[in-house]
Amino acid sequence: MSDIVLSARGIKKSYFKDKLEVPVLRGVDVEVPRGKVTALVGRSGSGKSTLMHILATLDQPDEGEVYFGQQRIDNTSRRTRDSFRNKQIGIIFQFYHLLPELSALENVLAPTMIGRSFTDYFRSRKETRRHAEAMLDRVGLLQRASHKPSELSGGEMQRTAIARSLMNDPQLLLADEPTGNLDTDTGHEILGLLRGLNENEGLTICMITHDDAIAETADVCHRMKDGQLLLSPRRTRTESPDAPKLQIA
Ligand SMILES: Nc1ncnc2c1ncn2[C@@H]1O[C@H](COP(=O)(O)OP(=O)(O)OP(=O)(O)O)[C@@H](O)[C@H]1O
Repeated sequence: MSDIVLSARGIKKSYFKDKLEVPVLRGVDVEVPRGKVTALVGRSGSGKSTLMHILATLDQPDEGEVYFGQQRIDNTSRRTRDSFRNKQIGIIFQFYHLLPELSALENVLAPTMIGRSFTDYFRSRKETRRHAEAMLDRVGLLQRASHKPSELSGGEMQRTAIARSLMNDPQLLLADEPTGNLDTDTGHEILGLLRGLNENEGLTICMITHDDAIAETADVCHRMKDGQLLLSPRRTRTESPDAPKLQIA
């Protein structure tokens, strides 16, 4: 199995506003190493969300290539990309994107209604439901299973979104400003939860953030500026004060 879960080469993307081309990504190369937490950090407008949408196959680049392991995915059909994403990638967003009329448990079950992947693994509805409950338990929220988003705190909504993202056992979790809508303490709780999933279960995580302090908690940090990744210091998180803290990528 490749040590790189996801990689992108030469990614370019422009938007058009009043017939004027606005280049947003100007040739981005990036790799997401397996089993690590990678941060893409940059100021507002630097192109982070645009890049994440392309990495998640939610959007396509104008130029460049995206690979999942060795397999190129950006040039596949929409249906293939949708099915691939549903099985391999969990995604969480700053504003959670929960369905307001559904309970926490029903929100976690939502991915099973989209693709067929889940029925490959689980035979009965009962088992599917049990698995969703286990995902809520994994994020410490089983006791809120019947609550609707309006009855949950911000942190609880993000936990629900994380549980939902884990439902199909993804290889990679992409997180777009996962703590951006939370107070500092709750944000730390969510980061701790993500770090736990990485350290205890080996989940590969790639998160984007504008916050340097959050980026510093990652194993690897890439800085974005004006649609490009700067030749970045590659930070390796270490427990020992004697160990080298910075490696140059
Ligand atoms: N659909 C769109 N149409 C036109 N311009 C867009 C579109 N989406 C993004 N942009 C522009 O692309 C640039 C990068 O946006 P993007 O959301 O990727 O940045 P970001 O680094 O994630 O910013 P933030 O942290 O504020 O979310 C911005 O200047 C934005 O105005």
